[in-house]
Amino acid sequence: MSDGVIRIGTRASLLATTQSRLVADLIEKHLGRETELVEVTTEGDRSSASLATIGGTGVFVSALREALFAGHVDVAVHSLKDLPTAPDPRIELAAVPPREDPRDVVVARDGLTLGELPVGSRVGTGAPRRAAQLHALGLGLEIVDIRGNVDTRIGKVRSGEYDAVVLARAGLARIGRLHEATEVLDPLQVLPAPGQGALAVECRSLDTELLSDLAVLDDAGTRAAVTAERSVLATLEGGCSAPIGAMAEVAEGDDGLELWVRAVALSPDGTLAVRMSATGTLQEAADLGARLARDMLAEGAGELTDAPAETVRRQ
Ligand SMILES: NCc1[nH]cc(CCC(=O)O)c1CC(=O)O
Repeated sequence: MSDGVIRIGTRASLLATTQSRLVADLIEKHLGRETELVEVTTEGDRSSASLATIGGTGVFVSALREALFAGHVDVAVHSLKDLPTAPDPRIELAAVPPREDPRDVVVARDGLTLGELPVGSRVGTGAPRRAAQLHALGLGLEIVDIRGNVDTRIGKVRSGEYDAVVLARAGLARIGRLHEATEVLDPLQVLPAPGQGALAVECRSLDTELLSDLAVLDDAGTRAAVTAERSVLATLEGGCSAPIGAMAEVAEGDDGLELWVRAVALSPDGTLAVRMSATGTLQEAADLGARLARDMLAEGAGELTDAPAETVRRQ
């Protein structure tokens, strides 16, 4: 099978197939192997129920992993931010290709920015992380739950149902609709989800030959950044259930490359927040993220509820 067609499992949405096509092209270019996309329908695509009720973002991932276990596909491509933090010993994160800009963007009516929208404007997002940070901006926006693919969400602005929606810049860029964004959100105010803008290329742990072949697709800087971000998330998840944002970047330091990580944990209504940052080497990415998260827990990130508490900083 080592010279046969590599079957790549993908969700069926335009964004997912575009991302999987990108990985297929990388595989064909760097491994000189033929590829084939195999569409897998996930519970997250079938249901329009809120993500929380059908099991969180993991629902997008599990059907693709099942297809891997069953041998229907050889590789699965996910948006990295949709991966659960708990590792599965049967699965290996074979490669993390260079990421897109991880920031969030606004698509608002009439070309407006968030600050230009009148008080009471309806802004759609299904992500508690985005909702809390939007509340924290103090602009008096009404945050409304929204589901559906990127096209559906933008459609709700065009139809007038919402005044704006907040989306991942990477998603818009990949499907060629970045021109619809009316504002790029500053990470100092709105931090993206851990892993946002990056792709996860997974294969079976036992498929050692393919696993080592796929390593050429890996980008060391992106790998270090998402490792730190997911380590923040995993460590905080043990101690709090608050919405969390995190973003790491590689920068040139005095002694070579440095990794910068910023993170936020907020109460759902955005009135309380713990924001912190840390810097270290690329090699210590996982430790750096875990240390940052522990510092945040020490600052009260574990007690972020909507009721103001003495122990946490007010915003
Ligand atoms: N939660 C859904 C999801 N998963 C990945 C992306 C976009 C691509 C990415 O962030 O890598 C999106 C849509 C969005 O958040 O706007």
